[in-house]
Amino acid sequence: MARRLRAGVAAQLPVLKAAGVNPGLAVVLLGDDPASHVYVRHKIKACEEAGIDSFLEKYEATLSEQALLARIDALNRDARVHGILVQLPLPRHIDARKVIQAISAKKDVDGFHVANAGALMTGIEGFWPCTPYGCMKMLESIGYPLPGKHAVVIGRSNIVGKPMAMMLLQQNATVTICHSGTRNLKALTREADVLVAAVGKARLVTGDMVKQGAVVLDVGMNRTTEGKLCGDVDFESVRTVAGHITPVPGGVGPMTIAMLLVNTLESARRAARAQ
Ligand SMILES: Nc1nc2c(c(=O)[nH]1)N[C@@H](CN(C=O)c1ccc(C(=O)N[C@@H](CCC(=O)O)C(=O)O)cc1)CN2
Repeated sequence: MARRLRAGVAAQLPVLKAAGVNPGLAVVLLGDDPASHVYVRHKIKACEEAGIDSFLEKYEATLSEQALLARIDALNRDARVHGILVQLPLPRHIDARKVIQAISAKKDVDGFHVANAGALMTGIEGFWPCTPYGCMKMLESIGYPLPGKHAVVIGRSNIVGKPMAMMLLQQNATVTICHSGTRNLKALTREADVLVAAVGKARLVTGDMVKQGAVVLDVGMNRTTEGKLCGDVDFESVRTVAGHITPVPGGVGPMTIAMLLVNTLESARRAARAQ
């Protein structure tokens, strides 16, 4: 599905390019976190394959917050750039919230800016965060009827849990958000028609916690002690109970990158309309 979406973006570019707009994405990466380097490489490659211009800015982990804010200011003004993303996490001396708010909401293709969070909450045009947006696309692809269904989201992060809950609510699901303070998690997850695990705990969700036939979306990206990549869901025990389940790797992760391209294309379209 991610491949199909990316091909769809590529197919739509010639029309924009013929109108004189070359969509461009700026990716800002600080430090040497190996996982962040892998994700950024995938994003740049996805842009190249789709025909989106990419502007990669790599800095030492010691770059000052002030210098980073100055770069964002320059990218906000750069007409070649329709999308700006700063790869997270950032080094500890940098206030990620301040950095995200410095990105123009119109170029915030990650959908993390408060203006975009507010747009999602109130149902007006903005950018949706790529990971939960990808999850919604997957639900759409199986024709899953959300109205009246009970969706349980484990995790309340600003980039996945909260926006995921909002998107599900917008589709008239009844939404429960679970977190570290939730009592009797299993009693709640067993009630879920749609279960989204986005908590960052390897194989937290086991087969006995899932309702027969439920749709299970695994947003977790964890490493086992042997260094193997695994999600928040114990795939082997849950697959026998769930109606649909996303694997890790090869599930939500690639959709995150596909939705980034979708948002970048949309940003370029909006810029073209505003010309
Ligand atoms: N600025 C952002 N920072 C971060 C985001 C984000 O959306 N914007 N999300 C995550 C990391 N992330 C994208 O940046 C991301 C994570 C994982 C994948 C992915 O495709 N994973 C593969 C496995 C890759 C591997 O082998 O390690 C998979 O699931 O199949 C894509 C994007 C935090 N930071």
